[in-house]
Amino acid sequence: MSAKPVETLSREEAAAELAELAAAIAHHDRLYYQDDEPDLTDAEYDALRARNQALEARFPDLVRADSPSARVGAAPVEGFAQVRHAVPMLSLANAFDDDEVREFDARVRRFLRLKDDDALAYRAEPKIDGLSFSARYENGVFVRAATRGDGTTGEDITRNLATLADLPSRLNDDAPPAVLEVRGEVFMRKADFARLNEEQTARGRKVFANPRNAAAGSLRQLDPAITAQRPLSLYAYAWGEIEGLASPFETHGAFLERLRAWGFPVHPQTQACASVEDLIAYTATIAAVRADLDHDIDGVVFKVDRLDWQQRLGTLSRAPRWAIARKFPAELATTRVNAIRVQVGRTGALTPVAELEPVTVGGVVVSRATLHNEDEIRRKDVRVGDWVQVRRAGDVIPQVVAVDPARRPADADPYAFPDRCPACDSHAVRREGEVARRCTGGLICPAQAVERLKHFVSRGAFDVEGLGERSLEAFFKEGLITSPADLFTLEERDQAPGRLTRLQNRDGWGPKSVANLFAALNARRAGVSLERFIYALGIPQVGEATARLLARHYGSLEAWRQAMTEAGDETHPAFATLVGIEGIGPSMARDLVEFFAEPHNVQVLDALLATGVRVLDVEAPEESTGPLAGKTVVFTGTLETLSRAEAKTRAQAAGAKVTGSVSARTDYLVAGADAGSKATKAAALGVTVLDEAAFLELCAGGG
Ligand SMILES: NC(=O)c1ccc[n+]([C@@H]2O[C@H](COP(=O)([O-])OP(=O)(O)OC[C@H]3O[C@@H](n4cnc5c(N)ncnc54)[C@H](O)[C@@H]3O)[C@@H](O)[C@H]2O)c1
Ligand SMILES: [Zn+2]
Repeated sequence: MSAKPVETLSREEAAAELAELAAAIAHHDRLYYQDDEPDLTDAEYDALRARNQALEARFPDLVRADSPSARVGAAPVEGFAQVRHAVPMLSLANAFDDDEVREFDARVRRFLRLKDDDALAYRAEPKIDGLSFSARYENGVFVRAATRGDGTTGEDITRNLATLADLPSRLNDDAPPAVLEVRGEVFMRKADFARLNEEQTARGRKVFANPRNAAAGSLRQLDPAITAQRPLSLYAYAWGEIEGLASPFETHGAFLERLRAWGFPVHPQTQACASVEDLIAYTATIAAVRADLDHDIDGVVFKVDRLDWQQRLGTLSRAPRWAIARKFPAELATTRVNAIRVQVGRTGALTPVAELEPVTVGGVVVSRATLHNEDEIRRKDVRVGDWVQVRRAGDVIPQVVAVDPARRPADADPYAFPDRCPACDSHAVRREGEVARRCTGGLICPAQAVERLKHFVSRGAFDVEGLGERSLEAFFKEGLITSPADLFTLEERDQAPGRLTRLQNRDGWGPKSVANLFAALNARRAGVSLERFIYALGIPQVGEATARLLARHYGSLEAWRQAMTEAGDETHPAFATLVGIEGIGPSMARDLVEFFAEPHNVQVLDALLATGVRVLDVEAPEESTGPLAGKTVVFTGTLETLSRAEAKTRAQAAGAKVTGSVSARTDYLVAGADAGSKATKAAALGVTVLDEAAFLELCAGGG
């Protein structure tokens, strides 16, 4: 964009630039709201909007019909059913410094014709960096949810939002209003975000750039089962349509109290402010604790507390007049890359890490930042010696945002990603469709072995308390524990007569901590659930949720193991059954099969069982009931009345398994308009093909 001062622009120049800005902002809105993958920082985006506003202020008659200043968000994405908001969901006006907050206060006072000594009270709230939702309750029961979309029409996310534990399915109210729309923000806590990204990395999947994108990408899923697996939280802060409220509230503060009583989480840091000076003090307080909050915020929001005054102030096209967002600068800092180091994870994935000249980012000293993977390094062209911008995304893993090419040393060479494992020197290769390069050293790779042991004892796996990462690393180095089985022979070896160095004599250990560790191990040996056991094996792509699916489906270790071995032959029915499990795709199935095809893995497993570890059977393996119980259904083409997500949910509610591809084990193919190759394949295999009406009839128990 032109950097010319607005005052010096001719009308023609201004008109051309306004056209460019409208197109650019619309483009970035689509990336941000529809794809959940912005390629500008928020500050860069805000600069575009500020420029647009300045131009429109100087040339009011050039304001375009498609001006960004009158628009909110972006239209709903295809694939989601659409929901029209009875009351529009708006954006907020911005203030970037305290003076702009004072101007806001002065505007409100003028509008309301308040005298200088008249009180004007506000409610201040943190501005949660997530995405907004609207949840509708009818007679106290949750019935529908939508995203903001373009403010008028949003995406139907009813089933997605229903998976959040934070969302009450019923209002806690004896006399609930006939209609209540509660609005708020869905977000991901920093620790949850870090864990999700670790899991994504372990599975060779794409990592999210920040908690906001992760939250948006997780909530806006056509398949609510994916949302259910993602750690999302919410805070409520506003309402839409309300009808039949038994006792009305008169201030925003009172409304927040009511939200709490109904069962919604409300941000604990909201605060009553008696004056504009209180707002400014609140800004400073929240800015100071920002880095310590367990979730990202991008500012604070101030709302006129009296609702009758809110009513009088009303709304502009894009935002209410009675509220303002005081934005914080991004938590960014500039520093130098001293080195790029490659770490090896449990599944052998190579993760590049930038070693930085220590720098303070949002109050925390950062000396390392993740570079994610090979492609990311290349895309940003990060080199040793470069000056880079670092951002804290969910505290735990800072990341390199961009390189400053102007400050690049002349001798900085492009970074060459290693094709050998830094820990064991085995070849590191990239499988098709994966972002991570992986060490092929498997069992000889010490880095993987240690990471696998850490995983084995971790919380979702064997959950062995009293064995920290440091100790485990030391034990591994000394050869005391090199495989999971060694954990369960540790006590015997340690207590063996004549042993010179006992555990309890080591630094940091004593009789008590050693006894606790042995007790924890013995408790696990006596009985561990099948899902924990499967997860503990650390098979690529098999996280806790997948392990649970497998455990529920197969019920016992013997049954699962036999099936995985048989499935090694892809023509064996066991393979079709495996990929037929909802949530297990062909690539995951192949990882499972490969694990069992590797003799070393089988040895590790047998050695573990030989130490007496007892794997408990699943008590009541899932048995489906309903008109489609035991049937496998595949969908193809565009259905007439149902979205794909809803069709799938209906089929499952009727007891069916829904899979993605047609095989000999498919019972029904439900075909909508433009059914393609799946219909051809179904015909060839003699699979029954249904239209939508026939499918619905079957679900209802007819047919
Ligand atoms: N990087 C990019 O390319 C890009 C593109 C589009 C938008 N954005 C970001 O989004 C902003 C514009 O988005 P916007 O229209 O959602 O406006 P906004 O984020 O400035 O403010 C409105 C939103 O704030 C949220 N919010 C959080 N806490 C709240 C609270 N306590 N009370 C009320 N609302 C609260 C709501 O979701 C509401 O819709 C930009 O300023 C930029 O930061 C970035
Ligand atoms: Zn290796």
